[in-house]
Amino acid sequence: MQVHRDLDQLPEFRNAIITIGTFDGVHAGHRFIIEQLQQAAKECHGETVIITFDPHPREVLQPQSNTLRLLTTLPEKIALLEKEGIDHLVVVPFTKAFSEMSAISYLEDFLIQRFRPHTIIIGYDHRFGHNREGGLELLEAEQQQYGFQLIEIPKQVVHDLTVSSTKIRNSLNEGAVQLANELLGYTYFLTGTVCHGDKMGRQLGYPTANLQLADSRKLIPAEGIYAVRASINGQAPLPAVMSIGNRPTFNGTDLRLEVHIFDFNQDIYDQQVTVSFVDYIRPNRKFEKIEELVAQMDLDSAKAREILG
Ligand SMILES: Cc1cc2nc3c(=O)[nH]c(=O)nc-3n(C[C@H](O)[C@H](O)[C@H](O)COP(=O)(O)O)c2cc1C
Ligand SMILES: Nc1ncnc2c1ncn2[C@@H]1O[C@H](COP(=O)(O)OP(=O)(O)O)[C@@H](O)[C@H]1O
Repeated sequence: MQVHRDLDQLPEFRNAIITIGTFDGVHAGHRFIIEQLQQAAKECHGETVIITFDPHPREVLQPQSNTLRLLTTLPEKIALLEKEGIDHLVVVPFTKAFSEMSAISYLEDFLIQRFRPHTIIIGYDHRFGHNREGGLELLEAEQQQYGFQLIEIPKQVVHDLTVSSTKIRNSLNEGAVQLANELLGYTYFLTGTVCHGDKMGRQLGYPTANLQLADSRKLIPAEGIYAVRASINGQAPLPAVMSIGNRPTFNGTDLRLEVHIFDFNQDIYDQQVTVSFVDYIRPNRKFEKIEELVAQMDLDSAKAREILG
């Protein structure tokens, strides 16, 4: 897959089959659209092109409501789309100026001129251009003049996609990772750099690698204890147990992402660790005695081992 970030450096596409969207999560619903792209491309020996925006339009247009949480960071999205076999991903740097382009200019100067689309696959309610003034009706009106085929994604499919994205976010926010994973079609994961904690873990017999996320917009699942698989620098995943929380037993205040890898004893500070969430075990608790916490960690580990098989 070729990734393009400079609109002035785009190649000449061969029978481009294009679609536009955020594709956050690249979940099972998105893969339905991707299949349509690939089918259309096959029929005309064309190339599949996904146009996406970074940052997310909402971040640029409503910077004050900073509530957006991503299922996938841009590098994660790129990796997932690559796996799907997409030919081109165009990451449009979304700016205020870009958002102020009129709908007709967006269509003619951006979509038509830059992509010369053979086919545009678009949601029935897709809006574009300044104040979202353009839509399917404008595409339909210009279709003949520019000779592109228009494939409309019907209301039901768009609705299902939105419901699915919302369900995945809500499930992760509630710790229901199994449901989220089912809807994603893969195991939800996040990647962080191992940083220093309070050096308490080793004393408890449970060294835990503290993860620092590269992108603060990444959605962190609900606080609690999870059975996970941890991959260090992209190596084979290892069974592990994870705690997300502020360590109430120690009156901690900040949210920590900590992973204890089973049967493992290496210094992995500054390494990249990717954690995949397999199942939720329990919520975080405040323990009166440290021994009680350790006894509970023993139970959590046994449970996680059992889940991970
Ligand atoms: C399996 C597991 C379960 C945990 N459960 C709790 C908990 O219920 N309550 C709590 O306060 N901390 C919990 N923790 C977090 C520990 O308090 C934390 O890992 C420990 O303080 C070590 O922190 P450090 O890495 O900063 O030294 C848990 C950690 C693990 C690995
Ligand atoms: N089984 C393990 N799982 C996770 N980290 C481990 C493990 N064994 C050794 N380590 C190392 O120990 C560190 C965690 O020890 P800990 O005492 O909890 O220190 P910190 O508070 O800095 O996280 C990790 O960052 C890693 O470098």
